[in-house]
Amino acid sequence: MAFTYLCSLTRAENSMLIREAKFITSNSRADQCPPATLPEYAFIGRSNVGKSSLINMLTGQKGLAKTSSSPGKTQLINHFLINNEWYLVDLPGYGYAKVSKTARATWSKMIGFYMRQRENLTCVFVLIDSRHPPLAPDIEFIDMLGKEGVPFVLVFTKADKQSGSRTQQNVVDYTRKLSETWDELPRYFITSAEDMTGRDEVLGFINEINKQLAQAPNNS
Ligand SMILES: Nc1nc2c(ncn2[C@@H]2O[C@H](COP(=O)(O)OP(=O)(O)OP(=O)(O)O)[C@@H](O)[C@H]2O)c(=O)[nH]1
Ligand SMILES: [Mg+2]
Repeated sequence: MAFTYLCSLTRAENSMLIREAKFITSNSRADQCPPATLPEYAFIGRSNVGKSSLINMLTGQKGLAKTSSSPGKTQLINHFLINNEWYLVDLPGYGYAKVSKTARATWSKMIGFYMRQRENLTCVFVLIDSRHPPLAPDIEFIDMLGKEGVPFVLVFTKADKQSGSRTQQNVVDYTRKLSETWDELPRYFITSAEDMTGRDEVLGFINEINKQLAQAPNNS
């Protein structure tokens, strides 16, 4: 898999990127999602890693996706339509011990179907808490995406909670761990929903892919 997307936008251009963000649907099945006609970017990761908060930070709307300090807040597949042009998708978390076994099994099945069946899924953002060393549920999930051929990038969240050097060390540890099984490492971003670190980079990345898709020959 190649991760060759470029980010060439300036800060001013990026700040114009989200003119409108609105909630569309919540549902438990990939086949009940909105029509698969627009590029779609999904946020996944362990419960409480900051998926919903990152969506709010990117869109600049604090209450758009529901957040909580307790893991297990997001329980369905949530679609948000951006500028009437593309979707952001908030998903339930995986692998958190404080979430019941039954809920974890249900969500895991739902997420698996969604990842495999959603034909307009353009890129998955796998969120990882930047404070933690490599964790088995994250590595297993990343390996699953690789095996299924789902394009993804990594996002190291909550960078405001520790020093930059500590975050960098954990990024290095993760990439080392992934290089045990991956020839090519995925692109990664470092973010904070608190101080908006990484907003321009993530939005620039999405914008660049959307531009490439719009210019693709079969997209007239
Ligand atoms: N300091 C800090 N706190 C954050 C950040 N992102 C999220 N949080 C906090 O972490 C907690 C979980 O955030 P959510 O966005 O609800 O996490 P989630 O991954 O959507 O969680 P589930 O829906 O339960 O899977 C909340 O208390 C947030 O305020 C961040 O970048 N910095
Ligand atoms: Mg959530």
